[in-house]
Amino acid sequence: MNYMNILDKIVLRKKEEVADAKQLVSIADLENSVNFNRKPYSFKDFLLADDRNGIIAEFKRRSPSKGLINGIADVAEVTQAYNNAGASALSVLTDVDFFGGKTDDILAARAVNSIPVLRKDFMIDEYQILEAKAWGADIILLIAAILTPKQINDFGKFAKDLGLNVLLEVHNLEELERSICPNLDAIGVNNRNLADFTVDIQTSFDLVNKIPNEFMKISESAISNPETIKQLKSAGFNGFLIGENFMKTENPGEAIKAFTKSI
Ligand SMILES: O=P(O)(O)OC[C@@H](O)[C@@H](O)c1c[nH]c2ccccc12
Repeated sequence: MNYMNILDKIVLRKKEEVADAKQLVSIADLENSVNFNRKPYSFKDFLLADDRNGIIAEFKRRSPSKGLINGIADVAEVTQAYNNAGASALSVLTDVDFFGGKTDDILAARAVNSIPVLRKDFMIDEYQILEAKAWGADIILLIAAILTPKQINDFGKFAKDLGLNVLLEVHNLEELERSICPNLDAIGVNNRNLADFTVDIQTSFDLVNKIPNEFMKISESAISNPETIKQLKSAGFNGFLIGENFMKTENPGEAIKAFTKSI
């Protein structure tokens, strides 16, 4: 079969990217970097904090579904504005080829913020988890659609042993049921189907009660209306991952400020 969906393409390229990175930076180098021994923030504490609003605000320059979203925004400036607006955490895309990320983006966000930072990427190798720790991230993402249950369990354990928080992303009930394991802190329902880019916020409402209450519950993608946050909250969600709605504007910091006034 010739047809390959975008997720397959991303993973194929990711394997090359990780192989190249391993050539350039050894595991010993990662373990010796300044941020490696810092104690990550608790994702849960910041999601539940009274003075934080549950938003996980994302820095995203481009995406395969939307193309260029913002080519000029500065990562330190925007993440600080997100933080000042009361975001519970920051999500920083580090995928280079499909999302326009730079590995330095995590370092830059880390240097100027004292709230959790999520390394947003397609994790397929323990090496990437060590990178996340070395760059100063607090949370890693595991995407059920590209990992076996065993990989999710093993990567989750590896990350938790490093003190990192683990966010599992699912898109349907089958992924949720097969992927759930104890080595997770939060479960995110992606309203966007990464294989074909269709979005439907109903996915979150359909799955929220299937997520065991021991995990933080996050709704991800396609959120553009403060009313939606209220509905997701009353349905049981603790966190709301929002990128494009802020990044597509000229001033993402102002956009989040205006948005949070009405939630
Ligand atoms: O820009 P949006 O529609 O607000 O979505 C943010 C975030 O949920 C989305 O970027 C995302 C969710 N899961 C991912 C996995 C990889 C890359 C990106 C993503």
